[in-house]
Amino acid sequence: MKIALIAHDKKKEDLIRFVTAYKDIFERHELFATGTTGMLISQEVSLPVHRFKSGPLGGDQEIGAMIARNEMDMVIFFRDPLTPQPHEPDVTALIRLADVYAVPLATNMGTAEVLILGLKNGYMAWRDIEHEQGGTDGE
Ligand SMILES: O=C(CO)COP(=O)(O)O
Repeated sequence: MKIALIAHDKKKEDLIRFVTAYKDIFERHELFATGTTGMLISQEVSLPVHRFKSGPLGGDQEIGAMIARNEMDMVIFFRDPLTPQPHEPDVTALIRLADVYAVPLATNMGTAEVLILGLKNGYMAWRDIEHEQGGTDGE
């Protein structure tokens, strides 16, 4: 599965701890991330990550484009709900696209935990079936 990992600055430490705790699961999947988040994951958790631009420079939109092409299976996005972001419209757009294409997206650690354990226990198999069938292209 292709998994996007994103964290706003005040949530980056939480995401690193989360990815470290579930490294055995994450290492079996293909990881993508916004720029700084991806750099930290590769440095601190030693997992390979495809890095996009930093969020404020378009990284959320790059991940959104993958969702629109049915190329992203899950998004874990530790948002900071207490700090205004200059690229708030991009954040909203990413979450919207996940809803358009029914891609599982967690915006906090509690939900992320459920998603990642669901992934481990095979509850994401429907994504494989969808890929085999050519996916939903939203038309
Ligand atoms: O701002 C972000 C998501 O909206 C995250 O970007 P960085 O991972 O580059 O800090």
